[in-house]
Amino acid sequence: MALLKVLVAFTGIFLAVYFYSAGDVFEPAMLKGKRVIVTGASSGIGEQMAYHLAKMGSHILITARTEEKLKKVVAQCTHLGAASAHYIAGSMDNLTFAKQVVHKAENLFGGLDMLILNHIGHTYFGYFDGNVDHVRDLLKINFLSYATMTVAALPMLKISNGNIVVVSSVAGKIGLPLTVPYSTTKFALDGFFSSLRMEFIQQKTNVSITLCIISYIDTDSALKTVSGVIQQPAAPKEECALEIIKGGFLRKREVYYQYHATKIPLLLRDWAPEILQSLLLMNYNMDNFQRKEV
Ligand SMILES: NC(=O)C1=CN([C@@H]2O[C@H](COP(=O)(O)OP(=O)(O)OC[C@H]3O[C@@H](n4cnc5c(N)ncnc54)[C@H](OP(=O)(O)O)[C@@H]3O)[C@@H](O)[C@H]2O)C=CC1
Ligand SMILES: C[C@H](CCC(=O)O)[C@H]1CC[C@H]2[C@@H]3C(=O)C[C@@H]4C[C@H](O)CC[C@]4(C)[C@H]3CC[C@]12C
Repeated sequence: MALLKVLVAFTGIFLAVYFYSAGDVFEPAMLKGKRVIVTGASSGIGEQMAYHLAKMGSHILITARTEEKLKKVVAQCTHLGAASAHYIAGSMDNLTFAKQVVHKAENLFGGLDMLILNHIGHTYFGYFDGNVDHVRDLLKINFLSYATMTVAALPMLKISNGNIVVVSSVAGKIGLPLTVPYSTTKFALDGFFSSLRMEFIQQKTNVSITLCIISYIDTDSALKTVSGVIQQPAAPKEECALEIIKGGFLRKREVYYQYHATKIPLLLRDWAPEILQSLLLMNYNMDNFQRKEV
């Protein structure tokens, strides 16, 4: 009898684990034919996301300010097998432009399956210089344009039961030195999108929101800005881009990349903040520090 109980318990655990992880299976073909917007896709992680989506056979609309770079990324996406690839150039400090991007997707694709919000405006890596106007301007690019695009895209995403993917940072969950304006904008994303996600659940709105908590990645801009100061190695942008797409498509609440550099600090954040603070500060070599524009 006891043996039977143990057997039933183990079978239950096995089935629970099996069915829970079954929803985690990702195949690149799942993105075939999906209609996706990627912002900030002229370089870095956004560019790599565009290439992954192209290989998966998605319809892609990319955006950033620099038209020449966007043209090259679109050409590469077409070469890699995108169902279609388009760009629209402009700055996200203009919220009318943010809406235009979504309307362009509507005109091109007749709908939208995934909205990947990834762009960031220029800031500095250095001690807070007291310039609150810069914080306000950066909030417009890094936060308000995200909210604006979400509102504009929501009717289409409701029809497709689609995905909103928000690229944030460890610096959007944990206060870190030298990134005050940037960190402010990333924390704002957590407040807005985590709250909105809860409302979607209450309202039975079947649109997923995935907040991506990313550690140090080897993009040109990040390497140029922090190498010499930050001791930990940078993780590869190609892998990071793929993890973001997977997590978004699988409707995860949050993506942690790299797991050890994001989830572990987050576990310590509320239970051992002083220990976390000391560990994080050990990561900075301030002998090599010089304020840099990002
Ligand atoms: N790299 C890292 O270590 C980390 C990155 N992240 C996050 O990942 C995301 C991508 O970062 P990463 O790839 O490193 O950044 P990059 O600097 O490589 O790319 C930023 C993109 O945003 C675009 N952009 C800049 N200003 C504007 C603007 N005013 N309006 C519209 N687009 C603009 C840039 O193109 P253009 O200049 O042509 O407009 C570019 O395409 C960001 O959300 C960042 O916060 C999070 C943690 C760590
Ligand atoms: C050093 C931080 C990681 C600390 C840890 O122990 O995990 C990095 C985590 C996030 C990084 C910043 C970031 O979010 C992207 C910025 C955008 C730019 O491309 C330049 C670099 C960043 C300021 C970058 C700097 C390192 C982190 C703070």
